[in-house]
Amino acid sequence: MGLFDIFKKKNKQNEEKQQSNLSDEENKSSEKVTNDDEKDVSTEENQESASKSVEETATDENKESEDNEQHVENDGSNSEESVDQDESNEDEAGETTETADESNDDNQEKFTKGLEKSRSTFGEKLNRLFANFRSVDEDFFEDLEDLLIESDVGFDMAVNLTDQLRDEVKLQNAKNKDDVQNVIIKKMIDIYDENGNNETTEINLADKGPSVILFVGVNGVGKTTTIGKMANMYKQQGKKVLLAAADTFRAGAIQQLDEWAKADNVDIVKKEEQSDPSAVVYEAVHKAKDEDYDVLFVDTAGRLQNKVNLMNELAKMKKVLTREIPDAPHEVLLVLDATTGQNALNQAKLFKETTDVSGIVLTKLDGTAKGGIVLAIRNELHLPVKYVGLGEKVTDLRKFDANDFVYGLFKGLIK
Ligand SMILES: Nc1nc2c(ncn2[C@@H]2O[C@H](COP(=O)(O)OP(=O)(O)OP(=O)(O)O)[C@@H](O)[C@H]2O)c(=O)[nH]1
Repeated sequence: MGLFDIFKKKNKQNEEKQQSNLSDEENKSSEKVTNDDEKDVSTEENQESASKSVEETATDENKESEDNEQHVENDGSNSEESVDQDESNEDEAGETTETADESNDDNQEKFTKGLEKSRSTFGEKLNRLFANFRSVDEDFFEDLEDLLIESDVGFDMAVNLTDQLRDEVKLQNAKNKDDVQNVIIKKMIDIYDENGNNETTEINLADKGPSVILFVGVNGVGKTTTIGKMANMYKQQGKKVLLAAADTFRAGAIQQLDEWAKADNVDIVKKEEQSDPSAVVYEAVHKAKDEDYDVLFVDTAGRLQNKVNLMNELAKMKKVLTREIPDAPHEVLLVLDATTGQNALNQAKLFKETTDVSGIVLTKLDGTAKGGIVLAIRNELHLPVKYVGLGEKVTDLRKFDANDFVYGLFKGLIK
């Protein structure tokens, strides 16, 4: 099943769920007379939402998620991201499937929330485009191309997509707004799907001995935070984790990693500021081998000011690593800040030329309207996004899930 079919299925399931929640609420309110005005308003809003425009739908979603947040706060349930109570009531019957369902729901909810801003911004742009819609002519396609470029899906993708849409719209004889909008979104999902074939989001771990994961990326993108979150994840899985503070360029970076090591209760190798990063790596890889660590995370300083220096520094680290562990590093994860949009894409191109990047961690996807960057990374760089940062908390690092991502980005935009 292609991504678009999965998307449609999820959309339908969620609509049905929402519908059944609504009728539950209606039943409840007809059983007992309630003075709860807020509930009435939210029911009305939900009923209306089906026929509302994209912009209004996005606003409704915001309200809906605010409602959910309030709900969580009020009923004091254990998990901050717990789905609303009606859903958990529904699942009470089967405990085994419940856990899996809940974690799927939780992941989907997390992506949906994290991509709220991207989705509503894209929705608003589509809305604006269609506000002046008269017919599918050349002007329309030019405006659409501009919209896509503005949405950070990448220049190539924007041009490619517009070209394909010209044919597709003709082929499907789409004339009215809703048909054209559906064709646009379906095509975006299809192109994204095609480009992602054979991608794996699994972190490559060593068959035997310590796995070495090198983190690269410019300052401030969230490298240290990602290492902290990922180290915690592996520690929770019962792995013996070691951190190497090889970003010796900035004293703050060493201290920050040290704080994460303490919080995660994992070990760290660090030296004083300005010491040779390769010396830190040397010590760390020896320790990892001698003391049977499972995973070694290496934090590096990604100074892009000088490409040759960066290349030399990373090459030196690799040499030190492979002397001890021939197939290390097992992963080179490039950390990119989603809020920087096209800039992140340019950084990625540079790092790709400099070192063998094996995957991407895209941070700060929450609170940015630039979620479309994931499409650009997939289409232009052909590098797998392996993890995404959807917040600052330790639990906010999520394995990238293309289904949940696509659903989070386009939910409510299919007519
Ligand atoms: N909202 C949000 N903030 C994040 C995320 N990931 C990291 N941050 C924040 O981004 C800021 C920079 O993160 P760092 O981990 O210090 O970045 P860095 O790449 O290690 O930077 P240097 O240490 O300067 O090299 C911090 O305030 C983090 O809390 C995320 O997924 N979402």
